[in-house]
Amino acid sequence: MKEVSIVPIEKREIIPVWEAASRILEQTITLPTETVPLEECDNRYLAEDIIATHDVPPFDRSPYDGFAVRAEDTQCASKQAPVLLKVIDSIGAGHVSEKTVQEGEAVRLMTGAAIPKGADAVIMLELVKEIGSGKIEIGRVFSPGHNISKQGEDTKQGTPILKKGSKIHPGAVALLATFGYERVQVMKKPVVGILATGTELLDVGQELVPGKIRNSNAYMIASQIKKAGGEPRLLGKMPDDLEQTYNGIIAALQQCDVLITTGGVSVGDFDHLPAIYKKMEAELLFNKIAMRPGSVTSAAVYEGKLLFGLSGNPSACFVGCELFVRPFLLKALNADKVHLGVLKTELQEDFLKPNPFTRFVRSRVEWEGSVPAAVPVGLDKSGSVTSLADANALIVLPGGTRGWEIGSEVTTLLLDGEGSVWPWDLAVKSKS
Ligand SMILES: Nc1nc2c(c(=O)[nH]1)N[C@H]1C(S)=C(S)[C@@H](COP(=O)(O)OP(=O)(O)OC[C@H]3O[C@@H](n4cnc5c(N)ncnc54)[C@H](O)[C@@H]3O)O[C@H]1N2
Ligand code: MOO
Ligand SMILES: [Mg+2]
Repeated sequence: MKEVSIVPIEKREIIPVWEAASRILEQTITLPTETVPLEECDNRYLAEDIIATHDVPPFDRSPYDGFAVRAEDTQCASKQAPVLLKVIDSIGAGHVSEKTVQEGEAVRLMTGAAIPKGADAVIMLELVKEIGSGKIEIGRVFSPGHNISKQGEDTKQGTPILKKGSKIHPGAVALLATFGYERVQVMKKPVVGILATGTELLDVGQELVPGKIRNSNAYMIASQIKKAGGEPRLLGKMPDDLEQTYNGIIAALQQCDVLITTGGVSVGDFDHLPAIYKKMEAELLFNKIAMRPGSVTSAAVYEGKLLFGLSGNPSACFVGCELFVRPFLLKALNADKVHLGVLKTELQEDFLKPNPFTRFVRSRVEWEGSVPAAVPVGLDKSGSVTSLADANALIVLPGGTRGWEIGSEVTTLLLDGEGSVWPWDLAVKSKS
């Protein structure tokens, strides 16, 4: 048996979740920007405001296949006494007629074609009778502007269209293309180093042997980082050895903007992260949060870089990453809704045992019925990993002296979709 020196367990300051989140958000990193081809900018964060550089549409155009006419020529038209117009030109989209529509004339034109000079209305093909020899009959009155898509009706030149810090989605791509952005200026992705600690860890490709498990956290975090707009850098794993892990962390910090370690943050004999932070003389932001899972989630600053010490327990690690790492990265990317989205849901299970710590229950929000229902999924233990497979949300059960019954209205944090500005006022409020 390896000999270990018994040192008294240090008392940790327990802080609320919102306090931990705000301590993280007080930290900043400045990311450079880069330009990427339009077709590669999906899910990146804009580094500049996008302003309409021209009117949309850029000219008056036809929204239908039809005939461009002078509305005043139809003023006496009726079913019984249709007006006769002479068709002087025919154009498709992409062409501009050189003719000017004069009294008694019309231009045949297709959807998207520019309205010819002189015309101020478009009549759909279906409403016009073509009577041969380049003549058409109109059987009703049309007013000026009828079926004209006016220049600038969609947006005017100079209008702000997309904000710096917005995430580029298909609709944004359409606008960037509209305004001629072949390349887009985006925030460079923050490089997030991931270092797993634990003598028990095997590589993913290794066979199980007694006492060992595969390193799932590092890959899970890498996936979470990508989803949050960062660039994960898998830096391998370390055995539970203070010196090796210390050296590994110092080396890892050279390669990234932010460093995440997993494991070794609790009070066990081989939980070396607290001692490593001390040895590094890093500024500890916190090492105990009134939450479950993830109560031992830690963070420290070393030479201006943020170090997240996430728990080794997979569910605790996952929750710590979503609640603290994600907002930090999104803030660096200039996003404004950096926290998980919030939804009020109806609790579908009793959680009657009171818990002094706020609980984050892996759950699935189901959209059947008129009120979204949040259903807890899998084993609600910090060490469980399979509950993560079905989770698309975290039910928040604020800590307190009473449990929570089926049917209670609870705040749920959504793991997908748009985020929120600051969910904690809502989420951590006790029901009493
Ligand atoms: N006496 C106490 N024991 C524990 C406490 C406590 O307050 N007093 N806290 C418990 C809580 S809560 C948690 S959470 C864990 C935190 O543990 P650590 O963050 O120190 O993590 P480890 O001890 O290294 O590992 C915990 C658990 O997770 C597994 N693990 C570790 N790394 C990975 C990985 N990369 N992929 C998959 N699984 C991993 C590891 O094998 C352990 O089973 O401490 C409690 N104990
Ligand atoms: O940190 Mo542990 O996950 O609170 O249970
Ligand atoms: Mg431990």
